[in-house]
Amino acid sequence: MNQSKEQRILNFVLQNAVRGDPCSVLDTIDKYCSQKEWAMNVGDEKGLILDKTVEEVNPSVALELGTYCGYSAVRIARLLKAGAYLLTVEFNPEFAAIAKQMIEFAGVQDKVKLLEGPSEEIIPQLKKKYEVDTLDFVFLDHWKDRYTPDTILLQECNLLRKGSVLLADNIIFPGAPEFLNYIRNNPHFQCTNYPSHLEYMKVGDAMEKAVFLG
Ligand SMILES: O=C(NCCCCc1cc2ccncc2s1)c1cc(-c2ccc(F)cc2)cc(O)c1O
Ligand SMILES: [Mg+2]
Repeated sequence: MNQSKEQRILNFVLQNAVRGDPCSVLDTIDKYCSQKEWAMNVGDEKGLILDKTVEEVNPSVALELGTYCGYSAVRIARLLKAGAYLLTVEFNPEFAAIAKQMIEFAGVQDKVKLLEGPSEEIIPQLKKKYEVDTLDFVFLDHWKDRYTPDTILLQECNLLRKGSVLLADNIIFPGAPEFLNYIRNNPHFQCTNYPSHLEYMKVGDAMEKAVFLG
């Protein structure tokens, strides 16, 4: 049975990156996906916007929706302070298995909890089953038509507090027009747009930051 693209990305990391060095894992994935096979990691350019936002928020508890191969989970976890952690949600079991190995190779496994399942099932479990009080930071990078319903669900489950920061990928490409309309017209959120490019391509993309005002 020939390998998946995601398995090829992981193997390239296992053979070329430095175990326990998150930056070398990120650089190696970016090298593979820009030179050999494109993949939907947030990438190096939008990754810098993610880095700056995580450093600014300095979250104790972070949530990521859409783990994929674990690139952004490693990217976020490497910046977390002692005792802080990231919950990352992936519904595709193959992707989750790859991400688990990627996260462990990078050495950030103690800061990352990988949850398998659809976001609409996991989000309502965060308080009781995963002992979350509120979320300081949420990275939305899953199905673009789930950004709005899941943002509503986070509010309904009282998982956001005044100052919680949402950062959404792919605002332009593939695009999340319904989310953009929802969040920019919602008086409970203060939005900022960060123009960039689609990972590894010259195509325009953007990220949207939305601060919950309570
Ligand atoms: O679909 C994208 N990302 C979501 C994958 C869906 C994974 C999910 C995770 C999860 C967890 C929990 N519940 C439900 C779900 S669904 C995505 C696609 C492109 C792209 C860009 C140009 C193309 F030509 C083709 C694709 C670029 C990106 O940066 C992306 O993030
Ligand atoms: Mg994305």
